[in-house]
Amino acid sequence: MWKPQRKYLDRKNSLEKDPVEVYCRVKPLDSGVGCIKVLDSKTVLVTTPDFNIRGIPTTNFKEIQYTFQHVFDEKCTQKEVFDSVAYPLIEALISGKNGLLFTYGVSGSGKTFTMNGAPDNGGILPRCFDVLFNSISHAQARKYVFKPDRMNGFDVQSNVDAMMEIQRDMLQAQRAPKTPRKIPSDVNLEDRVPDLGKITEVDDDCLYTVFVSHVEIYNNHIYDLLDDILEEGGRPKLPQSKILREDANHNMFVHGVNEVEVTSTEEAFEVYYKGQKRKRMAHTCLNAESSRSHSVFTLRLVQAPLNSSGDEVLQEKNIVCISQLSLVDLAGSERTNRTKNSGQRLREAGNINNSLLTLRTCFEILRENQMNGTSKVVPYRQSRLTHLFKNYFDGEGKVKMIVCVNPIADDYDETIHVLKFADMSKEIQVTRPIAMKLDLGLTPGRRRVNLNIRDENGNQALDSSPELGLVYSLGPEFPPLVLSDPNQADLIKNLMSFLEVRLGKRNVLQKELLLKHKNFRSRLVEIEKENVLAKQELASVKATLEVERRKSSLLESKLVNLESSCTKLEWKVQEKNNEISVLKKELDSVTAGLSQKVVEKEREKQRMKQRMLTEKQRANKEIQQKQKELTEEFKTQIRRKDEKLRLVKEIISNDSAILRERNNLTPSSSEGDLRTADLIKKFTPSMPQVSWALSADSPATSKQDGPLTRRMSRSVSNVAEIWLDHRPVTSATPLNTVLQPRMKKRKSVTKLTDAKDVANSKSSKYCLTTQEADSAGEVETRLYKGDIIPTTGGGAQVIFNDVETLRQVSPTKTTPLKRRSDEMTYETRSIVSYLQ
Ligand SMILES: Nc1ncnc2c1ncn2[C@@H]1O[C@H](COP(=O)(O)OP(=O)(O)OP(=O)(O)O)[C@@H](O)[C@H]1O
Repeated sequence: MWKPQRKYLDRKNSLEKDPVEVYCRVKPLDSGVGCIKVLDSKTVLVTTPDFNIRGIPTTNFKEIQYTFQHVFDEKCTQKEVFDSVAYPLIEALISGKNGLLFTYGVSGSGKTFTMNGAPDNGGILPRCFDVLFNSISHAQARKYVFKPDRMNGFDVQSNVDAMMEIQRDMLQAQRAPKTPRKIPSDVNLEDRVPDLGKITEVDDDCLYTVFVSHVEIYNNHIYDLLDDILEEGGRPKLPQSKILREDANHNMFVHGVNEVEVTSTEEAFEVYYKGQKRKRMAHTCLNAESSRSHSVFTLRLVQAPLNSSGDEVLQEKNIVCISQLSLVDLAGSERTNRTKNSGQRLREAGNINNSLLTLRTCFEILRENQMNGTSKVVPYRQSRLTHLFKNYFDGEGKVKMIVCVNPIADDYDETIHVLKFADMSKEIQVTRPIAMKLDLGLTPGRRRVNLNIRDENGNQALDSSPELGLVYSLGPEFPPLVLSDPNQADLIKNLMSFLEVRLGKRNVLQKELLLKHKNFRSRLVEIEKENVLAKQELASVKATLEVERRKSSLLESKLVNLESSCTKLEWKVQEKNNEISVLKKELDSVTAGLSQKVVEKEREKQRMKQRMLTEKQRANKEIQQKQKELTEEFKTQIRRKDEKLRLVKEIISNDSAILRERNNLTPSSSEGDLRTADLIKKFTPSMPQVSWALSADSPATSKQDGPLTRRMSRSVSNVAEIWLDHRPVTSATPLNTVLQPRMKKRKSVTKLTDAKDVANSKSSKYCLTTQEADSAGEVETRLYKGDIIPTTGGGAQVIFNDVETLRQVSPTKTTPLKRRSDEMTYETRSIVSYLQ
């Protein structure tokens, strides 16, 4: 048995390719300003309008030219459009090739007008019916010879089976109440001007049948417009969406779609208007708008070769050639923001945009793959529209597009998008279809020969006697036979002629029957033979079929489950998207709040800084004020001390005079010293614990209380202290007093020539000894003592903190007053404490 080649897979890479043919039709301008001009039969010029849609003057003025396969200007007729674009597709259809034609454009640009037209000015669709039936009418198969197998294929029946089905249909139609006319009353087909075009190159040795289906894709769901409208509770039921499936040849098809066999343009119109009615009903149920859906009308031409005797098609399913032409009226391509849609309309617009966007994306990727040799995945499955027509681009077929444009300036932006898409589409290559006709080795022209033989035998085939009406009917019912008058010869005459016609018909039918009977018997014998062989084959095929059927039903249920879960997921995604947008809004408001807080914080920071600065300045001022006060206080103290010092000096000088007087009585200075001490003792009876004669290391001394006692333990140096003993007077008069300064470690110098002498020495204490004699010859020895403190600049400074003055006074000198002596002691103590 011959098996057909797989059309899609095996030849895909080796075939020639043609670009997608893109045509442009410019609608006549109703009113307003235009922005499109047809330059010639292939070019349009698009000019930026002076004002944009919001009435703002345009600054960026542009003129763009677009070229197409052909441009139809405002004046062109429907016939011209059909002849240029669709007629070749009907030719291809008859020769067994697939075709796809779609209209694309903004709403109101004339897509539906181009595709369907008006009853008196038919568009592409009715003209396709006309030309197709004009061309194949002489070779149409009897109804029901081909039957859709609901898997995108067709079964073939014998003429007899087909006749039986016709008979059944007729009886049913007689019994059934008269159905209303399917073509709506407002459509007057009598005014219709049929297209007289006819394709002559039709293979006469084949029989043809036309099937039509009509679906629409709305919100990415496929609805069959030829489904019967069911009612639920007195209202039309919501239409059920269909799924897409792939047949054995990898062609996509709408599973379970109604494919209606039509034998004439009239019947095709009935189906078309049924679809339109259903579309209106469905849209009422779905609350949809007709122009918001993609409409797909498919013509399928089934053809099969006649057998060798040329009287019946070969009863072999695999040799049936099926070609199809899909006529697609796409929904308007305008963007959502322009139409200001909301709610349901927004969702529709979103879905239209998504499917058109997917179409665009698929085209772009296809073009990229074809131009750059890449093999990126084309996302056909993202939308039902592209998924349905996947085979045209992946497989083979002729693809044409009519871009409809409204030249009105208001549509400028949208029109530019449409034209750009059209311009890009021109570059896509589609594999040229090859007719799947088989050469079975049968004699060409066998049908004509068969007809001639029949004519010669006077055996008119049933095909050529359609006036018989019901196949086994003997004609219309008997005329009224009421004999009211014996002379009513007319009645008898009429009855006789009626009976003669009936008799004639009976004879014809009898002859037909005998012929059929004969044919049937011979065929039965043939079939019987084949049957035996086929039965064996059938048994094995049945087993396989059963397995496949089970698999298929399993897969089908899986598919249904997947579809439903897919729909649920889609809804979920939609919900999540809504949630995301709500969350985004919340996030925006929180972010706005946060930024507000940040601004406030920044302001607070600035305020605090300002405050700190003011506080700092105030504190600085206070400190300065305090410093000033302290300085003033200190200066006052110094002044007071100076005053005291001056007084002490005065007292001391007075004392010196007294002591000198006393010293005149004692010969040696040491004695004088002692006497002075005694004198002090004497004059200071209130301070008996003060002992001038105590040495610094006497423990008794250190234990004594009172400021004077400590002061009088002269120069008690620490063990670690090194004194720089500076005695410029080399021949100083020996003091010989008990109050010798005690410096355990010392370095004696007579001269200090450089600052380093002080800075670099290891001494931490400094003592300068000076001696001078006054006019009376009394020697006064002064020891200026201080701490050597290193400075940051590497030098050293000496801070004097003690002055000891030793004066030798003559004991012979008279002591002035006891009171004076007391005073001196007191003042001496004061100066010592001050210097300390
Ligand atoms: N070439 C034309 N000549 C005369 N009238 C036209 C032409 N094209 C469109 N029209 C008219 O313009 C109107 C809108 O056209 P049509 O309905 O075909 O637009 P559409 O693109 O299909 O819109 P939608 O996308 O909304 O379905 C109709 O009344 C139609 O008769």
